[in-house]
Amino acid sequence: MKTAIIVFPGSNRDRDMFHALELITGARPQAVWHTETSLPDADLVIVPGGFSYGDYLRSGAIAARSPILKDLVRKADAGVNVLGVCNGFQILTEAGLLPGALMRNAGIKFVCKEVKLQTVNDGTRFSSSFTKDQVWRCPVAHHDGNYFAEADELKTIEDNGQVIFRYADGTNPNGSVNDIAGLTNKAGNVLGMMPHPENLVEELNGGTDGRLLFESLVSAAA
Ligand SMILES: NC(=O)CC[C@H](N)C(=O)O
Repeated sequence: MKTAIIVFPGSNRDRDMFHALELITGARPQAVWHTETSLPDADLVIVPGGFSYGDYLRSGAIAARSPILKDLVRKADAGVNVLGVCNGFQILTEAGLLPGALMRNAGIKFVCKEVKLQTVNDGTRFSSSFTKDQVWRCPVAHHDGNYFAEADELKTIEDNGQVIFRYADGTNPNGSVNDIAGLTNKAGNVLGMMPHPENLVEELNGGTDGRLLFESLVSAAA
């Protein structure tokens, strides 16, 4: 599987993504600096976590207007798989590739801890290696993770089965509506999620629960 990772000033989970992808796919992803205007040919483009542009204005707002985003939107519209994690999720909503918005955590504070996720839709290219309703562990680290969508938009998202991961067992760390932790666009090729599956891919770091997401994408590309 060929992968590319977009890097912004202030990205910090890009290194974790390079490591996870290399471990799981056996191939080093291609790095793409935010000022570039075209993405390489890839099965999966990743928008990683971090603090792009220092989270100024709103988390992800400035990165969503950087030069590489035009080609990311073009590629996403053409059906290329796109994964945004944490700040990447914020960037994808700011760019209009995903519905809704990520607001300040309900508790105002930055949260850095492990949560439980439930895979509520296992019928997607991002989740086919999970079993339906599987509960798994995943770390979170953010201050703007409170997912919100207006009632009519939320209904559409839910009716379409776009919610893939929900916070489970009362572990919603940020007040996200309907416990939404990760969702796709309507076409199903763009996924955004606040938790960090790339940080739980080997026993050395405490577990491998996050691998299933990347393994789903490897199966989809085969
Ligand atoms: N880990 C991250 O990607 C953090 C995202 C963003 N800077 C926030 O704190 O909400």
